Amino acid sequence: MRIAVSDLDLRYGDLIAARKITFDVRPGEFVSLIGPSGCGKSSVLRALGGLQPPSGGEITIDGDRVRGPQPTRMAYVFQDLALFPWRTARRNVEVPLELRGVPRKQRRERAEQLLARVGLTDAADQHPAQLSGGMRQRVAIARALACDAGILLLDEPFAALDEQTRLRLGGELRRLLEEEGKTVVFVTHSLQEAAYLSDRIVVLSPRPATVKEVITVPSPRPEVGSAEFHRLHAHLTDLLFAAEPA
Ligand SMILES: Nc1ncnc2c1ncn2[C@@H]1O[C@H](COP(=O)(O)OP(=O)(O)OP(=O)(O)O)[C@@H](O)[C@H]1O
Repeated sequence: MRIAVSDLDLRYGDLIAARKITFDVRPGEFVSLIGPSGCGKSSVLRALGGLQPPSGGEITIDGDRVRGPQPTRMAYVFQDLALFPWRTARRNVEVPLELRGVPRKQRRERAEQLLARVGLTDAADQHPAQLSGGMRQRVAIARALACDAGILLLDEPFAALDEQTRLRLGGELRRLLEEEGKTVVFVTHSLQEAAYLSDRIVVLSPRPATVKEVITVPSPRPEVGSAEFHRLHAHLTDLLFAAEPA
């Protein structure tokens, strides 16, 4: 599914969170939004998900204007995951299936399949409190996949993890989503993560967010530690930390 954001303005009362944001996401693409803390990344993502009405401009998905949440087209993974603590991993993954009225037996089978996809077969009957941060992350991803939506909106899903685990889980997630043919918009403030995972990176300015540059990552994506990866990382650093024009 193709997402087109054009001249998007976002406001909270007098506060301008984003101004004239324009970018697109092609079907099957993994696009990251990066920018300084508080610049408006999550606000843009919420607008994509129909949770934040634009004050100007528009967002379309396959040509249809986004006017509210579209659970059959888009699934989210938020920073705080919002797993239900009283449900096991499997029962958490079953939530979107329950909401769609999928019968119990199919629900269970599909949830088990998805948990296997994220390497959690043995943890299906554990509750979130019994799982590590990385495992909880995987449950949230399996639950998002259970929505069967073509688009995944990910808001700093690995923020609570150490850098090494982030990169490892990120790489696994990326392969999984590629296999599932998902279109992904990923908010992060980790340049490493953006450089490692994305097809393209939308670099935002300090608030109000404006698009500073859209970077196309070379294909095949450079390996962490390679000279090309360092070049890309340095370019992102320059863009993010360059002095703003007066
Ligand atoms: N519901 C809201 N009401 C009022 N102001 C808000 C609301 N949500 C966000 N803001 C403000 O909008 C601006 C952008 O916030 P947003 O969360 O989109 O930034 P961000 O780039 O995702 O931040 P971070 O990287 O720290 O998570 C901030 O100044 C924030 O205080």
